Amino acid sequence: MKTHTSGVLDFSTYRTGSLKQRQEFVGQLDDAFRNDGFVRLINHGVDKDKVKMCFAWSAQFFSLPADVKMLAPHPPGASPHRGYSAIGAEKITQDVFDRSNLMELRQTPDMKESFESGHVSDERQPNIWLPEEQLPGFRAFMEDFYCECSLVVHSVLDALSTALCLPVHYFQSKHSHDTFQLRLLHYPSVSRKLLNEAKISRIGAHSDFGSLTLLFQDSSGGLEVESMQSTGNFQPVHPIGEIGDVLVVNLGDLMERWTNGRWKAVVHRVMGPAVDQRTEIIASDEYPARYSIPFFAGPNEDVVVEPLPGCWSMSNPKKFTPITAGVYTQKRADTSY
Ligand SMILES: O=C(O)CCC(=O)C(=O)O
Ligand SMILES: [Fe+2]
Repeated sequence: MKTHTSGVLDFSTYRTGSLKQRQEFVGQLDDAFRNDGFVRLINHGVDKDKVKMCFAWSAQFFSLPADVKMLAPHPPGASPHRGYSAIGAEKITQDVFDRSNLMELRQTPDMKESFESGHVSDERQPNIWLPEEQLPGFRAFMEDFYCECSLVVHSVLDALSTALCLPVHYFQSKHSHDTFQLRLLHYPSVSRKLLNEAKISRIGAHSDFGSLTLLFQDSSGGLEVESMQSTGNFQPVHPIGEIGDVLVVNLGDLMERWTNGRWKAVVHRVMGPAVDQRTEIIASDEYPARYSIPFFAGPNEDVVVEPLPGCWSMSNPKKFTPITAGVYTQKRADTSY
């Protein structure tokens, strides 16, 4: 069985390597997405000091009094997905669209709070910031960090296009509006007993909706992915190295649809840290707080996503019908709020 402590790829071999190194890299990327559903990148291109600073800003933001955080409130409903969501506001689910079933699932709240922002010129989902004097510098930092992450998304999209023998900028051209989302997540310290007995959750098992997700996690642990080979079997994705050393990349539903399932949108969740990683927490009644920073990328709203040529054949027919990225994403997002 794979333990997910291996499978780390060096992204600099793609970004600055020779043709041969780039070919090797995309082959390994393809293997990782087919077999594990995610990959860990080192030398990923996001400035490590900025990642650490982003965690520091995140801790500062979430430590503000509740009424101050509510000066940048996430509007009611799923859209725009911007601003601050308090604990319990969002409940992530998978494959449940019926309102009464969703209400029942909400009885087990996700114990997390989040702050979402996007591109400065995203008119469809304008940013919602705190008044500047409440946390001076926060907005400028997040706007810059967004650009840093977006650049890496575009490089990964090129690598994915190359892995599928598509023109190198194929996927980039479908993401030209840069309607991505930078998310700060804080999971407060919670009772081990309640989490282990599933009376509360941190983030329940789900796949991401868009095309790909970059994820930085702190050293707490708790992220798990479902095995591609055995449904229901979750394996921890241990944090390794210092904060910012490693970037976890997983694919979302729309990339699964584009590739006709060659690459799956891996199901993942956040639980308590794995015991083999943090033995000291066994003695405590509480799991420590956790912070993470996902960055979600998705295609332009009007892009029609359907299985790409080369990803289906007579013997491997299309598994998905065409749908626009905007319609698909909204359908899934609507279930979360
Ligand atoms: O906190 C994490 O590590 C994962 C968060 C996540 O899966 C999400 O926000 O979609
Ligand atoms: Fe996720």
